Amino acid sequence: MALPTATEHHGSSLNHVFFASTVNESGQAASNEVTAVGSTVDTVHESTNTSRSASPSIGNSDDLSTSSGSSGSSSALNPLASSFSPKTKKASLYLPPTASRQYELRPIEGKGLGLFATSFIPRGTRIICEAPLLHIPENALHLAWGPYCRLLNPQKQAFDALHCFKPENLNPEHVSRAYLIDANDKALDEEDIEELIQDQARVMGIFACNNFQSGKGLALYETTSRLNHSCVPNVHHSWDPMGKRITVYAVRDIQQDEELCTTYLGGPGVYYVRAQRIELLRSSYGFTCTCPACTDVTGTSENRRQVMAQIAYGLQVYQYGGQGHESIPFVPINPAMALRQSEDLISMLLDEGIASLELCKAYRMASTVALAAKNWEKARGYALDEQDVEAVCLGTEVPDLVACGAAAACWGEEVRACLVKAGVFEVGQKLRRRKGKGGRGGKGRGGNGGGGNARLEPAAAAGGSGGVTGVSSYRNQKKRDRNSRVKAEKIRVEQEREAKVAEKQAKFEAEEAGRREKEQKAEYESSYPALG
Ligand SMILES: C[S@@+](CC[C@H](N)C(=O)[O-])C[C@H]1O[C@@H](n2cnc3c(N)ncnc32)[C@H](O)[C@@H]1O
Repeated sequence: MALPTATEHHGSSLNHVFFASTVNESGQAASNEVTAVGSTVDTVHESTNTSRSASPSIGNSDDLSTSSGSSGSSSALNPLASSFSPKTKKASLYLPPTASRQYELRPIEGKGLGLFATSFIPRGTRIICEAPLLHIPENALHLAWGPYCRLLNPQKQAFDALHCFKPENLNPEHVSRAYLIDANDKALDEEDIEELIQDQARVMGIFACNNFQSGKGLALYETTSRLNHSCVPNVHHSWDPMGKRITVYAVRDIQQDEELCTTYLGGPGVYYVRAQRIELLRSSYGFTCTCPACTDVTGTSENRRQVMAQIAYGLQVYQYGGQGHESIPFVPINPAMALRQSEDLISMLLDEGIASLELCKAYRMASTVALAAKNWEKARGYALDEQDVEAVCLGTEVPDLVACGAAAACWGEEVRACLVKAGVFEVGQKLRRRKGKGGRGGKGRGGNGGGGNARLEPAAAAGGSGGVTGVSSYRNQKKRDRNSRVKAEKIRVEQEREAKVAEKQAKFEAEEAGRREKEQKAEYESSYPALG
């Protein structure tokens, strides 16, 4: 059975480890793949969502395999410490620690230990930035043993102190007997072997229930691994590929003494029904979730999540050109309907208290279909909303997403280009929210200040670069005016031509779609009353 992991963006889920059937017979960890690393926890105070800053107090990302010492303590014994200044580009990204922690470890009934806010934590604050204690490739749980043995004592103690649970799909004793103990070692008698098996099984059990997807591998952390689960998380964890650390951001304002909770189910877990979530968490982590969504006796959350799942699925099918049928009722039939459904999805995610990357994706969808529907205002507003939520969850440094063109900023550029092409934006005009309009976390359709409501006016009317400035010469101004006129004329001719073609096409489609839309709309509307 394959449990879900969050791989979109670089959202990492607390991962479920599966033992690979193709493990190396020797069971030895390959040293270049597996690292036992010093735990470094950097905590940064408010307003850190504008950079992925982290402390170099114990080495930088290049030092992960050699850093030592336990959480947060800088190495005072290092004679070079006072003269140290970061030399690499990567290291220079990290600012010195600016503040003390904003959380502490506390016992909590029925959950063991958990992290609690010691002060008010505003949305977008980076709460944790931490290097792994132990980092191994995926699907190779037995590889944890080697680096575990190489941990320094304080780190080993930190590892040993973590919660241990052996997931149902894993038999660590069996794995240990098969791959890890050296049964040919004549120095080991039966008793030693049993003891070794138990120890190796314990290490695997600890790794299994505390690891997070971290890049291509899985990693365990001294602090982050203390985060408990909630289906309505207030923090988002993700692997920072640049700093080679995990970061944890507040996705909403967190009050003092509130528990910090992430999700163990990855992004798509948002759309699982309660029974599915409960079963996954029980079999992999040994607990029954008591979060607000799982304990909602009114059924509102459950109902909402079911509809959300169907809408999200329908939109996905639509995006890939699919058609709806009885089992997929919510496949929109045109961009306007897709936009309306995306907005419904956004509203429901917000009502459900989901403020992480699934919300980002919904904003992207809304912006995409708004472009298709030629609703420029909403295309821009939702693109900005996506940027806002991405920055809150991941910080603003998302080089891997930028590299693959998936970052919210990359999408924003595409939207901007479309707006320029459509003649509602000047070349060079920035995609930014108009003052006093829109705002983060806005609602969707008929929204409450969401980006979709921001007014968008033609660039010239909005005072783009049309005005004569004291700096520009008269000739330059003339040239710009002429260029603008030529460009506007080109756009007008192109639009006219497009409009004629579209008119013909639309006439034909409208008749066909009108009939189908009526039917689908009635069916679609009928599933909402239960949500109120
Ligand atoms: C990654 S650890 C989290 C820290 C752990 N509570 C501890 O004491 O170290 C995962 C384990 O915490 C417990 N846990 C996590 N979330 C929980 C929740 N919502 N309710 C009850 N137990 C939970 C489960 O025992 C799970 O196997």
